[in-house]
Amino acid sequence: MTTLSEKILGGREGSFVDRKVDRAFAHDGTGVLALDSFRKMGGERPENPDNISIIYDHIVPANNSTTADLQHELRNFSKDAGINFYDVGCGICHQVMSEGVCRPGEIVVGADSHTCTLGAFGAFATGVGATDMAAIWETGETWFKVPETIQVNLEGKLTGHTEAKDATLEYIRMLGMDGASYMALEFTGSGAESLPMEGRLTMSNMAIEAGAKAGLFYSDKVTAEYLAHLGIESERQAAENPSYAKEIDIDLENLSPMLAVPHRVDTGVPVEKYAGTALDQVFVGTCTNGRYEDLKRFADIVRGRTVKVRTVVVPASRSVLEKAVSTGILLDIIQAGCAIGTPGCGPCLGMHMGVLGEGEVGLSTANRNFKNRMGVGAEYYLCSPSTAAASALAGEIRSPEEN
Ligand SMILES: CC(C)[C@H](C(=O)O)[C@@H](O)C(=O)O
Ligand code: SF4
Repeated sequence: MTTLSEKILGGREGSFVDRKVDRAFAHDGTGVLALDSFRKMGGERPENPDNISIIYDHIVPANNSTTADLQHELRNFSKDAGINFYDVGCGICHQVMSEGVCRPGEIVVGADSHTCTLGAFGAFATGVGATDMAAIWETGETWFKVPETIQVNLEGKLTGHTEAKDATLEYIRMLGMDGASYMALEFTGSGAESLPMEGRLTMSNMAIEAGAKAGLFYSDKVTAEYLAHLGIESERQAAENPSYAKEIDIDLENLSPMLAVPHRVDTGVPVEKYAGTALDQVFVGTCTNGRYEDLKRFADIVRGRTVKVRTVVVPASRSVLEKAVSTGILLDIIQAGCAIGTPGCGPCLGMHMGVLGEGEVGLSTANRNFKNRMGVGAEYYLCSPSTAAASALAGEIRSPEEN
């Protein structure tokens, strides 16, 4: 009667446990705040620098002198402290961690809310604040309240142009944006097993959008094969008769491409409902959908054609970019008329590189469409890379099934 979170955290749900963390990471935004807190606590050198990473992704390359100065200071600290440091261009923290750093069964904390992404490996991965991160640098450990778990049971297989993102928007619609507050999600069933790692990463990534602390898949054959490619051996995890607080079921076979409409993530509707909505910008990327397979699905639709609306494509990491170059899909994307950004968060947070103007309408493969996030007075719809591609070609929202 043990959920995966109980097993990894080593305590019954509802209990409080102190645990050493296996991996801790922060980025150029929260790392600066964590460093400030660390110094205020009197910290000098982190307890276990080998387990700590700083990954520059949010505003890269730096957009002005203030950002540059802060990045300069944190870069120097990281190097002096012997922390694993990933500079401008390496990619989004969650993606970098998924490319051979994080392993099944680990306890992972990140100073970013989408740290739940790494639950795709069967790790307990959760976001913490910058002050908590500073204390973790100092002591190498932290406390957790072991969460209750909601089972998200997936059956069947995705068909046509329907993707893991569509299933993600569906489970968030079903749970609501605070439906899983302080709980964990476990993705189970034949549908979960059928998903490749990239799809699992997309589904775990957005667990926080339903308020969940973590979103876990059991590590299985798919996980083992993915990690074996990176030279990592991994253990399989088996369900131990877990008892769930709630269960929801999704039949992947009957899903169709989905959109979340402004300004909430839990507003999932079939794309057709908003077909024809004129767009000012399409954005493909982020820790949700900036992986190679996402770019590939986008390229497969736009190849040999021209987008009708400005379209920004940002690979989630350097290895994604490298693969997109070596397989030729990046050329297809460029020749279709898209702009390419440095691997990182890109316009996701509305800080640089593709902010929308007032009254403009955007379509994005990101995970959040909150009011004013990606441009003051702008509207954002969320979708999958295939929907982004069909819509970019049409200049308006369009289902990839109609392309
Ligand atoms: C800037 C950072 C703290 C933030 C987060 O934690 O999620 C960002 O990555 C986001 O997506 O809104
Ligand atoms: S890509 Fe977007 S959601 Fe992901 S970490 Fe960066 S800003 Fe946050």
